[in-house]
Amino acid sequence: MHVVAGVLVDDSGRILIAQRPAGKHLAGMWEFPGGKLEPGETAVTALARELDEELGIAVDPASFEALIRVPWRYGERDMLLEALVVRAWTGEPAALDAAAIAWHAPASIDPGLLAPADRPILAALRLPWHYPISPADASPEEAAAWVLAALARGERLLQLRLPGLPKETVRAVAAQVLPEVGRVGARLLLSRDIEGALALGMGVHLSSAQLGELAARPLPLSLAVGASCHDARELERTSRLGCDFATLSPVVATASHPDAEPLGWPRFGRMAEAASLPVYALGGLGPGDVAEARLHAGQGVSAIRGFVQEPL
Ligand SMILES: Nc1nc2c([nH]c(=O)n2[C@H]2C[C@H](O)[C@@H](COP(=O)(O)OP(=O)(O)OP(=O)(O)O)O2)c(=O)[nH]1
Repeated sequence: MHVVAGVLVDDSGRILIAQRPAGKHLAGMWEFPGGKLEPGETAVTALARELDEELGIAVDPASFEALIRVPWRYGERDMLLEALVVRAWTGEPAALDAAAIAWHAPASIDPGLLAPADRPILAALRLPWHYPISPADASPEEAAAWVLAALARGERLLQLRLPGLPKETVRAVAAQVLPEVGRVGARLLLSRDIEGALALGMGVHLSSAQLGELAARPLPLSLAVGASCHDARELERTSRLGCDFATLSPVVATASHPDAEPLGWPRFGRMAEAASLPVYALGGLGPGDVAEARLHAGQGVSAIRGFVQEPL
């Protein structure tokens, strides 16, 4: 079953969510307006029809922007949920079909209220296009300075990864920069250290080895969880655990992992599109590759060296 959903975004960046009416599948849960494709329809023509029927608004189908495709299974029901962003329409949206509609900033929506297949859509809306990772050989002072410099450049999602330093030292670096991370509304993820992330109230980035050891998402929905993936099986596991996003690597040959065989963009694209969560392209890339990543179903680009602009 192919379902298309529209994310209406207003001039102040708020998005429209709708509550499913009583008596329908997932009644009472919040979702994005849309519905199933009828025979002969494309995602775009179906969404234009659904927005007219459900909200009473007219849209120009040529203006829709692709956001994410989420393959999902509800019990026996297999579904492909395709989300498109809508920024312009004619008319005032009204709850013609929904129990209620509401406008919210993406950051203020509790993902637990949404239909499960919509949580990756909310994650894709909230996540930036860049996910820089700290230089592995940085000293504690250099690492703290790296985080602050990245925040000052406007980066909003960062991973603190210092594999050569003891856990306690890395936690102390995180504790030092967290007030500034919070002040600018950014998110910092601690590499691998679930306990430390819980104690400090920050996100965690899981290694692919940790994926196999976990039975459930290790942190509450309010703290970000990312994971390192290298193939379709790991992406599937990451989404089943309820993680917010994955990195998929290596896309091209990298200096830090010279022996790993690169995926290349076409394979990256096929795997990212088939995954049920936002996927950052990682490995031999930098901010200049964001457009390529988004063309290939990626959320954006993650990198260690790629984001280092000044020598440490
Ligand atoms: N429209 C919509 N459906 C969603 C979303 N998330 C999600 O899991 N679904 C599921 C719920 C349903 O099983 C299916 C879409 O069904 P629907 O009831 O909205 O489809 P429709 O408008 O064509 O309605 P109907 O003819 O069955 O009444 O997709 C979402 O954001 N929007």
